[in-house]
Formats: sequence, structure tokens, C-alpha cells
Amino acid sequence: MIDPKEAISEKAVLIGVITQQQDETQSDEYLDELEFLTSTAGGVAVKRFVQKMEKPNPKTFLGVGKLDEVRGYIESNGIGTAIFDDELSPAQIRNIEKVLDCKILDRTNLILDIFAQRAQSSSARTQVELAQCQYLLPRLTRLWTHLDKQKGGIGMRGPGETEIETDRRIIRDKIDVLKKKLLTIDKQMAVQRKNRGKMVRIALVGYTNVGKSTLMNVISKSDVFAENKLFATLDTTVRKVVIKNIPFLMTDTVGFIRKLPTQLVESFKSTLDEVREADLLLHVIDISHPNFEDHIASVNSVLQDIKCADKPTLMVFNKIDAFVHETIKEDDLVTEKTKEHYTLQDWKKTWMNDKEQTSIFISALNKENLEDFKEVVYEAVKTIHIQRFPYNDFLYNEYEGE
Ligand SMILES: Nc1nc2c(ncn2[C@@H]2O[C@H](COP(=O)(O)OP(=O)(O)OP(=O)(O)O)[C@@H](O)[C@H]2O)c(=O)[nH]1
Ligand SMILES: [Mg+2]
Repeated sequence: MIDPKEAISEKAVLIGVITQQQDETQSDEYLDELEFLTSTAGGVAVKRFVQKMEKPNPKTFLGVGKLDEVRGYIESNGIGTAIFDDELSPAQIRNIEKVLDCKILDRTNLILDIFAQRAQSSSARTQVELAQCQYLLPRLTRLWTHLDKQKGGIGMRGPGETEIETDRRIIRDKIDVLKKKLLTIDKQMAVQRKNRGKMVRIALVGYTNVGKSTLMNVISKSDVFAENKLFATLDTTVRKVVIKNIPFLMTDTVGFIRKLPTQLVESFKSTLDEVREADLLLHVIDISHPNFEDHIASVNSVLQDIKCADKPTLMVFNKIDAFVHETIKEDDLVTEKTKEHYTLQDWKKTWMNDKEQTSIFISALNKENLEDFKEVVYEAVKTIHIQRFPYNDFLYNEYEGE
């Protein structure tokens, strides 16, 4: 298996494409994210290579000429790793490796690697390991490229194939074992969740690094690990929170990301069950991030994958303290007003103001607007609580201030 500690501890080049689906700005922002992922994994991105093309080359991702340029740079600068901003197919990895002769990582690889480094509990570790095995299985052949199976024929089919088959069987057996282990963990977790009784359950969801754990900490006065790195949280934390007269449970869980590897979504089933069984979702958004609308779309698509898209959801726009916008000078009559120029007030008048949804604007870090936040959450929880406990059986009396 890939040793998470050794996977990257070196200089890397980042490789992306500009296509019809993703323009130059987008491609830039995606590579910014890839760079953040790289540094979170412990690597340093020293250079970016970007190629304009209709779609990535199915054989080599980049075009042959561009790939050669990358090889030149890698050779003369002693770079050990090339990281591609997309999931590469087994054939692409094989072909690229032949040209670049260095470690080839793709986006999925990188994310799996970070997850592996960060997994603490036995459940998180098992889930990551399963995802890694599933990623590895179809890619095992790359170890055998030197046998050049295409030429095939006598001698080529024998030992090579058998060894790949043996390796595959080992990985398959491991996948079986891990799946069984996860089944047991799932059951334990389901029992734990059941034991929590009928209390209303809220789950924090959102893109990675938006401030979910920070919000959890200020609301529940707990101490969940939060830091400016991607995927600081992998394990689920549940805290009891009381607002006024209603106690409820709040869950902080793993953050989502664009192109979250499907293997991870699948194997993190027991973690995501927390989200699936929640009565209410708080979708936390980093409104100070230039790509926050993209982030919302990515999160919604994962929610759809895990069949949670229809759950009651409050949109919590966090980091209002860090929100900035471009301004157009009064005498500038040329520049058109675009989203980069929107003030917070402008934004609040957009789709965020939809009657269908509730939006709250806060800074978890500076504790701004938390009273409003609590009020809105309280009302939402109360509605669910009253439905669930028809005798209006509040655990505490609500005292109006005198
Ligand atoms: N400026 C500002 N920074 C914030 C705010 N809330 C959180 N942060 C910072 O954002 C970074 C990420 O915060 P976390 O709470 O770890 O984010 P998360 O959503 O739990 O991230 P993952 O667990 O990685 O998915 C930290 O450096 C926080 O200090 C805020 O309101 N304003
Ligand atoms: Mg977190």
C-alpha cells in the first residue's frame, strides 16, 4: 500500500487543463485548490503547467509536446512528483509514467493520501483503507508496464499475468475483510445513534475549511480540532447543545470537496449516515472564498449522492469578517458590475434571499451574529421538536427576561 507518510514530502509540479468546460480563471482557481491540497499533504508546489485543449488527452492527459516540456523541467530541476488536477485512468498513469519517469499522483490520490494521514479512529482508518484499495485495484497493472503486454505472445502471458492476478487477489481479499470490518462498525454506530434517543439531530455540512468545526466549538463550547488546512476533520463529533429550553444534538463531520472521490463517498458511509439521519442540515459556506458558489454546488451534488438533498437545510454564510469585494470608481463608466463587485448587501438580495430558504450571515471566528444564528436554529429545532413530542414536553421551561 501507499505509505501515507512517504507519499509526498517533496517538490511537485501541478498540471491542469483549460477546456471548454473550465475556462482560464476556473482552471487557476482549481489549481489554487490543488496547491492547497498539496501543501496539506506535506508537499510543495513549485510550478504549474496548464494546457488549453478541447478535452484532456485520453492517453496522456496533456498533449505529447506539453508533456515533453514537463519532462524537461522535471529533469533539470530534480522534481520527484507530478500532480494532475483530475482523476487519471489506469492507462493514462501508465503512459505518463513512461514519459515523466517520476511519481504520478492525481487528485483522487492526493485526497486519499490526506485522508490517510488524518484518519484517527479505527473507523476512519478502515474507511480510508477501503477507498485506497478500491482505487488501487484497477491500477495494479501499471507495475508491469515493462512487460509490454501489447507485443504479447509467448512468455509474456505467463508469470506477469499470474503475479498481477495474485496481487489482485490479495487486494480483493483485503477489500472483503475491510468491508466486513466496516459492517461491524456500521452496526455499532447505528446502535450508538439509537441510544441517543429521540433528541432532534442537526448536522453541519459544507465544503472543507469553511469553518464547521469552529462554529461547532463556539456553539457547543466543545474543543474540536480546527485549522487552516483541508480536511482537518475526518471523524464525526457529536455534542449536546441547549438553546433556551430545547436540547438537541449537533454533529460536526468531514468536509466535502469538488470531485470528491466516489470511493471515499462510498466507504465513508457510516460517517455520512450521521448526515443522512439528521433532522436538519446546517450548510456552512465560506462567503469570503471567491468560489463559494461552486462550493455550494459541489456540496449539493454530494448531498444528492447520499440522498439528503431534500432535507430541511439552513444556509449559514460564515467568515463575513473576511469578505471583500472589488469596487468600481465613481468616474469609471466602463467597468461592468459583476459578482466580484457585489457587497454583502448586494449578495443578500440575490438567490440568498429566496423565500424557499433561510440564510444566516455570521462570523464564527469573531462571534458575529451568533445570537441571530441561535434564534433561527432554535425556531427550526422547535418546529421539529413539537412534531416529535406532541405533548409539548420541553425539558426546560423558557423564561422570558424580566
Ligand atoms: N476569517 C475567518 N476565519 C474563520 C472563520 N471561521 C473559521 N475560520 C478559519 O477557517 C479555517 C478552517 O476552519 P475549520 O473550523 O477547521 O473548518 P472546517 O469546515 O471544520 O474544515 P474541515 O474539517 O477541514 O472540513 C480555520 O483557520 C479557522 O480559524 C470566520 O468566521 N472568519
Ligand atoms: Mg472541521
